[in-house]
Amino acid sequence: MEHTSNTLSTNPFEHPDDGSSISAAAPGPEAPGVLNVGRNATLTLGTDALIVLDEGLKHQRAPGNLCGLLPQFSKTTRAVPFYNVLWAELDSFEVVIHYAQPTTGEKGCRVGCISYTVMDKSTHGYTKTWVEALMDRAYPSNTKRRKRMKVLVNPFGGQGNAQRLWAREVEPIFAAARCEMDVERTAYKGHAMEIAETLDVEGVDVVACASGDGLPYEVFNGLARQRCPRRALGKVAVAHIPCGSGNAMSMNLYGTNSPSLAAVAIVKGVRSPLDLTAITQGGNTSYSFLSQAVGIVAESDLGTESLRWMGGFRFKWGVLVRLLGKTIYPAELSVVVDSDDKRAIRENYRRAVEEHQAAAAKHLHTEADNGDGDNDNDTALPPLRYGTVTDPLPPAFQTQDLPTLGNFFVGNMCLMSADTRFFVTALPADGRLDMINIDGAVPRTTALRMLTTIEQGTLMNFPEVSYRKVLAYRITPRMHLTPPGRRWRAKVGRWLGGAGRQREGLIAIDGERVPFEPYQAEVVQGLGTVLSKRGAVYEFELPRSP
Ligand SMILES: Nc1ncnc2c1ncn2[C@@H]1O[C@H](COP(=O)(O)OP(=O)(O)OP(=O)(O)O)[C@@H](O)[C@H]1O
Repeated sequence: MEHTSNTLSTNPFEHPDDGSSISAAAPGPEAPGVLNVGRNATLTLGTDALIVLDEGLKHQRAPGNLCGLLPQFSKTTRAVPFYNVLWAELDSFEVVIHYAQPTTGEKGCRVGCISYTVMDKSTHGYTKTWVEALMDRAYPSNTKRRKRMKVLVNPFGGQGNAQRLWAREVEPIFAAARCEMDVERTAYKGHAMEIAETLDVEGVDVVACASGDGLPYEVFNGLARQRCPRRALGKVAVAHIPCGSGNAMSMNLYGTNSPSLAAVAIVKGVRSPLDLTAITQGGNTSYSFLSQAVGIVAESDLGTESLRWMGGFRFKWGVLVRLLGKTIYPAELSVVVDSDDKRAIRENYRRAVEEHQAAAAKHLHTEADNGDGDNDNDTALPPLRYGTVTDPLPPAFQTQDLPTLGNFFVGNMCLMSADTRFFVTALPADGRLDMINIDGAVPRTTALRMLTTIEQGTLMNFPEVSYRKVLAYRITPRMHLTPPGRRWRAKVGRWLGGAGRQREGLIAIDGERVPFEPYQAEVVQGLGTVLSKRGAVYEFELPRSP
């Protein structure tokens, strides 16, 4: 498009709240707020968005100045939130802006492009500064540009769709944002862990997993096996491109299970610490980022393989059948409790969210995103404060025998899938786990009511639900022996619930099966690193309490 003189309107770098100016973006009197890119077209840096005003669009199609993504003929203005701007550059005399454009009717986005030719050589410097100012808005100081990504694609993830979702929905967004990509498909179970274990952590900012939650679990554990594990976990952010059925990591950190929207969240993601839970079982140590389950949740997740044909409903069906069958999972539980007062737990959570919002309103970025992680000396994993499962139980643990335990579920993230809100007060790096225990002997009607509240996130409000913040625990599960008179009924229940010939109990760590043996868990505050939208809180709103 032809060029006319560039003019400066009101200074858009004046912050509306505090009046401070962003000096880096406004070098001297020619602070680049508005860029005139044609007789009737301007690009303006607004408060939160790039405003594209193009009168010419009303009257004529102008294929030369657009890649086709400005409004139709009736509209002349478009606002592109800075968050959506993936890249902007001045290529000779052409201003080219790539951005994430929401797709109509779908919950996703694709890459859009705006380009204008600025012919006037005398304004070249001005235009260059304007483009850099746009980039500063698109990538605030705590957001790294051109992230160096190791992308792992599980070809079997999400019923075999991960490769297609990666190629169609995600790769174009990473490419438009000029991310460096090294893509590898996992070839077998445990491959992602091996890749993460031998990764050159100095050359990679992010390991992005196009998968379910299984691959991120492997990547955290692979990083924990590096020669300098603490440095590896602090340096490399683990990210999730949601291609599985649950997609908890993406739901909590990016608020979406759309691969394309998650891709933008990763491009714009802020490096944030995440608590990891050290799990010792037998002689092994592993690290959990999401959840641990013994009993009904583990059974409904891992013990319903024969019901895969039901798709996402199989988990709910598994829970329902077991609830109606009043299935119990006896265990001995020892816990280091931080708080068991539900009201105080909610209040603490609300305070943490308010503090986060206040800091965000003042634009207090926690740290520049240099990805330096811990210093070189701090390379080993921290010693476990409470020892391992084979050590004598330390005095800080309180022990209970739970002969009729129905549900034992512990989490570090709020959502376990798009519509299962169990751990509503979980925070990414508060150094605490949220623990839910429900007795298996609660009346069926109560259990069914509980089931229906999981979607709203109000399960913790039931007096029958024990909800605690804990620092560590040890659980010793036992098999429930069915009395002789009930064996036939139990068999039918197992068949209906998808358990088939399963005789052993099940334990799930981040959805992965581990041996049905005692284990001990201890939170290691902020040991892992992820990319998130907001850093200190998940993409979740605590429902109003009664
Ligand atoms: N090429 C492969 N062949 C077999 N298993 C693999 C392969 N690549 C990865 N895996 C394993 O698949 C398991 C499940 O992976 P992931 O969670 O990513 O997908 P998913 O099962 O589709 O997700 P969801 O659990 O949400 O349904 C992981 O334990 C991983 O190690």
